[in-house]
Amino acid sequence: MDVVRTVADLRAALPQKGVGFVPTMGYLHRGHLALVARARQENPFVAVSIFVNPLQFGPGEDYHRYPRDLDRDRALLEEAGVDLLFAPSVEEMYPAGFSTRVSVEGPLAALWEGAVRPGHFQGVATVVARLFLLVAPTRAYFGEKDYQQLLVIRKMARDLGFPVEVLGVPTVREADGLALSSRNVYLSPETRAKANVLYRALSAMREAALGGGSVAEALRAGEGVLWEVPEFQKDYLALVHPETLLPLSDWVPGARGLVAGRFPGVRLIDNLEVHP
Ligand SMILES: Nc1ncnc2c1ncn2[C@@H]1O[C@H](COP(=O)(O)OP(=O)(O)OP(=O)(O)O)[C@@H](O)[C@H]1O
Ligand SMILES: CC(C)(CO)[C@@H](O)C(=O)[O-]
Ligand code: BAL
Repeated sequence: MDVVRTVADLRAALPQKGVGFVPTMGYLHRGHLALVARARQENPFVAVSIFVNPLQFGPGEDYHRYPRDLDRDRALLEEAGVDLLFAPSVEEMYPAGFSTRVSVEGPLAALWEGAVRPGHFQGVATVVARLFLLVAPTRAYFGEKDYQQLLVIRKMARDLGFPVEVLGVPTVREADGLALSSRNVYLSPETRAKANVLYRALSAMREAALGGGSVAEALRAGEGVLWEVPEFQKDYLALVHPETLLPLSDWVPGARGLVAGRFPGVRLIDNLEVHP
């Protein structure tokens, strides 16, 4: 596997076509490796980026303490058969004077994560647009764990006409249901034991839906689970349309449950298809 740090070296190392691309912020886990495995299966050449993107973090957020371990990540990617790792510096991605932003307007990016983290999706869309232009992938892979991010990026790529297929990969979970996330390392052992409350709330909503309950009943079932864990400070729990992310009053096929909130020192998000 080649490792490149500059845009010039990246351009020199890339083939003209057939690139499968997995953008990440590093500190890799089995969730990232599932994206890499899928890219490996479907493309002759696989490129991964590791870049902790300052533009997508708000002022009080964890940009500076976000976990980083490039040597370990590099070994994992080598083992997974990746062809090229792009690990640029902040100055390489945003040279002095860089002032362009890419922004998806409307509820898709303004609701949920967009409301709790103002500017977040503008930072994500800006870096992903720049990465797509640099890497020119045929296919790009994103985790369903960040479901709203997947939809925002897909919309950005369609609106701007990037010739890339944006593909979602199912969420990889721990045995107790907790979605794998780089931020799980912030959890204390006591909090870790309760951190599957997000998945349990989503599962309770799904059970209510499968049992014939209404949207309101399913939401109450999810809220009931969250109430059992007062350390979890909810940002939102919602049942939404799987494409528009607008809140539902009645079921639609593929209805999605979304949940996010904070344990002391760590913010977690999760989602699940609730209605078949
Ligand atoms: N558990 C998971 N299953 C599948 N994909 C995942 C999982 N966790 C992250 N991903 C995907 O990996 C890609 C890179 O994500 P990122 O590097 O931000 O990791 P993360 O674990 O989501 O970290 P964070 O703590 O920032 O949420 C994204 O497309 C993300 O959706
Ligand atoms: C897509 C992404 C790599 C953009 O920085 C990031 O938001 C992530 O890791 O999910
Ligand atoms: N995985 C989403 C990136 C972020 O939380 O900033």
